[in-house]
Amino acid sequence: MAGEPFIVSAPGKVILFGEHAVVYGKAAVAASLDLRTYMVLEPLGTDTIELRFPDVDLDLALPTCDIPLLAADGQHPTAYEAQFAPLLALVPTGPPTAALLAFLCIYSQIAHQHETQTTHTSNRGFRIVARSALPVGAGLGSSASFSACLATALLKHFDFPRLTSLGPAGVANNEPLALINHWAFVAEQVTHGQPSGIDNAIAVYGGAKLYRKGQPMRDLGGFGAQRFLLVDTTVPKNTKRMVAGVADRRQKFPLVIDPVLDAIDGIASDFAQWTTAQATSAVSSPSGRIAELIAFNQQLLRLLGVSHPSLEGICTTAAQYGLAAKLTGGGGGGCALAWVPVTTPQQVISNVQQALVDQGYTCYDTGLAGPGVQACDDLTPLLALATDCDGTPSLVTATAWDAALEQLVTKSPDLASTLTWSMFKL
Ligand SMILES: Nc1ncnc2c1ncn2[C@@H]1O[C@H](COP(=O)(O)OP(=O)(O)OP(=O)(O)O)[C@@H](O)[C@H]1O
Ligand SMILES: C[C@@](O)(CCO)CC(=O)[O-]
Repeated sequence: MAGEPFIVSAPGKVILFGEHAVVYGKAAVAASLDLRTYMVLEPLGTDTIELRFPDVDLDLALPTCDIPLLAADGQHPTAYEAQFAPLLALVPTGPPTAALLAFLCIYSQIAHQHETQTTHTSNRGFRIVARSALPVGAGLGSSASFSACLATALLKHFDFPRLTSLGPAGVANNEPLALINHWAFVAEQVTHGQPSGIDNAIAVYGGAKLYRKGQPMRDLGGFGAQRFLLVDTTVPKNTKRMVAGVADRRQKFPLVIDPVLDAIDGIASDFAQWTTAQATSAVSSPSGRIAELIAFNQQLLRLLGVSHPSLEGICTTAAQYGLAAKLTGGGGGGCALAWVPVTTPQQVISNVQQALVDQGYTCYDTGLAGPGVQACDDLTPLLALATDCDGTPSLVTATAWDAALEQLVTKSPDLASTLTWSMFKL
């Protein structure tokens, strides 16, 4: 088991085309964001697990003996809720409960596996501190990046390469990212019920991808050069409820909704085809085409019942400045994206941003298609930030990690770049 603190990080995501339809096996296009969640795991040498997730107001210490360990049996996390009920009752319902259940589900199964293969079972306590540069609950994949960090940190802590059967059948131990993705998906199920797996796949693998459930992802290399304005309505949304709403509508009107889902598949596939052709210089820039595809997709999402007046308002404002926009993620609130063609003058971008801010929205202008999960064992630069509130350098207090991560997320990526990240490897 690892003895030194380490940090892991994972990106959020933006879905360009195909949200909701992807749940039904349709194609979707998504990319990682430069906004990331960061998580420090510090072994404590005691039998206590401390969880500090300030973004969701969770600060909890649990004796390891209070956490039941469970054999991995592939069940949906809701099947374990009853066993964890006494622990879940310790925190307020909502985001803190969801974050705690995500942790408990994967910790209990990974630690169980570890215990069956080692004689050393005492002093396995640790502290986990997480902070995210992503807005939580806004449609930019904060839950997936949090889930990917949890999975990576726990597998790394429990020395997963030496364990034999941590993943589902068919996932070999020499595929660390597949293993991380498996557990990130389990954690994701806590928040999203029956997710398609696109959010956690992007958080784990990074890049820009054409995703279809159950199939290998296709890399969309040229996508990283695209520019989007991400606009947070700040209207709270609930992706699980939105997904359930689409399922209800589809059950009631299958002859209407199934063709809508097929049309969305067509939009994602058309974009992927043109992007690939453009990358091989077979066609000139399809900028008009992308704008049309974005407008089509938004109309179809409206038909699925997942838009919101604030999202429609953003689309209207963007259109006034000549930009195509659509909701991104679960909808019903959360975020919209406006696609910014490379030829757009900076003044237009500034003007549309200002107009949106004036309407009370928050804009994120962030890079795309960066790396997926990363890990770093040399925390010297982070430790330099890890000072107590009174400025005393400290390696071990939780508040010091809070402070260091706070700086990392608010001043990222400058500070993040001083850490020597590596894509997670055995
Ligand atoms: N920094 C964090 N610390 C702890 N928990 C987090 C953090 N970020 C996300 N979560 C977990 O993820 C949940 C938010 O997931 P939700 O699906 O509502 O939003 P999202 O992932 O930002 O949006 P979407 O899934 O639509 O892209 C929180 O309630 C919490 O359980
Ligand atoms: C709405 C949805 O398509 C995307 C959420 O980011 C749900 C999913 O794919 O799991």
